[in-house]
Amino acid sequence: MGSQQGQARSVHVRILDASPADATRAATVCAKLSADCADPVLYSDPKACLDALADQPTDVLILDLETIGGDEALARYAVRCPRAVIIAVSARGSVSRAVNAMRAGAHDFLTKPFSLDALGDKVQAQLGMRRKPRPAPMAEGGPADARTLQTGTTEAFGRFVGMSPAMVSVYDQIRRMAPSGAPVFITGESGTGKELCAQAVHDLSDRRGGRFVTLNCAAIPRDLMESEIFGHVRGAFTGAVDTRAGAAEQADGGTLFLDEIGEMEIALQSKLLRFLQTGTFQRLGDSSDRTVDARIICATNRDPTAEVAAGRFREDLFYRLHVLPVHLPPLRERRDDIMPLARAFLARFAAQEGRSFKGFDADAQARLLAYSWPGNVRQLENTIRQIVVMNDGPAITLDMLPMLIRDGGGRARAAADDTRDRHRMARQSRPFATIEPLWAQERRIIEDALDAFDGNIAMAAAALEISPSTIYRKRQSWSERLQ
Ligand SMILES: Nc1ncnc2c1ncn2[C@@H]1O[C@H](COP(=O)(O)OP(=O)(O)OP(=O)(O)O)[C@@H](O)[C@H]1O
Repeated sequence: MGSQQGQARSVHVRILDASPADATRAATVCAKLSADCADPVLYSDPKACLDALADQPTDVLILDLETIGGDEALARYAVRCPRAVIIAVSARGSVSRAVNAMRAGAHDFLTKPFSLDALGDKVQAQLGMRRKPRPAPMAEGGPADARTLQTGTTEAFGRFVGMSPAMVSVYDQIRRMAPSGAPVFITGESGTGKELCAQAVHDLSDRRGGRFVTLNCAAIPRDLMESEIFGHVRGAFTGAVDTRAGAAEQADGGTLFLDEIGEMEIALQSKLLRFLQTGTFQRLGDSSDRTVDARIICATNRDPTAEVAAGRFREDLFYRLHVLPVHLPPLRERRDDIMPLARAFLARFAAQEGRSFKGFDADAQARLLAYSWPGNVRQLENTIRQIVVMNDGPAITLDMLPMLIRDGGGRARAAADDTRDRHRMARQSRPFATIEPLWAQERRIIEDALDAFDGNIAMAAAALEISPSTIYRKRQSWSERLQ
């Protein structure tokens, strides 16, 4: 069909449509392609098509949305052929359907019955535009995002914003890791997007129909951690008033994301290891083994090899988990991403808060670019939100920036030095008995920082130059001390 001599390479076309008549109509369009076109392969069975996409070349994929089970299912196909032109067709065409299909990874959309010319023109146009691979599709809270399509000016990958070389490499790794069932080990400073990364791996995997269950090992008191992961039976401990499934069971068929895994205590690490080795576990207080099929993704903002060397993390567990490692670089090492992120947050929060902000003036932009962002993307996100709530546009100006950022941290440091000097002076005249214990001083300092950032732990941690998990841990130790 439509073969033309002298073309460099065949164009591989696959068409999935439960209606043989419609599939054949779509196939005839290939005759119109100017490129050499291998005979299109027609499928009526979604599984056969998915299998072929996994290991055979595909340049054009025409998918009938009714056959694949709706626009949400489209991402599973898009993931398997990230370089193919995908045209979604549907007898139930509507604007929202078209938008959803594009979000899920389609390049274009046609309502049935379509004219052969219309389909031919769309395929032709898309093939012409396809000069370089586009990132795999994902969406806000789900698969695929229209912003990642073939515009050539993309600044985003799914819910991620930023196309710095370091992040493009991360997106590539996510795309490759997603279809595997192996554990993913995410490292990176607080606020660099580790949870976003875990969610992206889940969304692009075959497990996306299952649940994505997150457990933050730093935020849960240590004595409750085991029951949070593995569940408990009624009466297993004081307060266990009923039987409850844990996160592992909830993630059956899906993904279990263990955030801040470095905070898990050694005894529980052994139980997690057993679970990884055998797929079985017991609810707390129960003696029967249970089996689940959950993919494990974990994240830490610590250096895992240093934790192993220090004996705080079991080496055998580390090697079980550290199968597919991915590192998220801090924002200060990918400054190209700062303004695209800032603009994306500004657009989102201005719309949410009903403000007329349109952009940043040159001075504000220069400061944002120069600042070191110790709290990474989360700190940038919270900063823009705070500015939008407290001011109005059209432009974010230098005076709207928090002092910490306006002065590059210099004046804030000077204020800290000044406080320290004043304390030193006061100390000389204080009797011994009035000296505040270290833990109480620490508590005051941390609570002051939390107040300054409206209780936002990540921002307070960034300003104090400690990790958020330190704040969680300290809080737990204060409450134990005061009990
Ligand atoms: N590249 C990005 N594009 C858009 N938003 C991002 C990006 N990276 C992070 N964010 C946003 O920043 C915030 C922090 O991200 P996330 O929770 O994934 O970080 P984290 O590394 O898991 O942090 P922590 O270690 O403190 O748990 C979230 O609101 C997330 O949506």
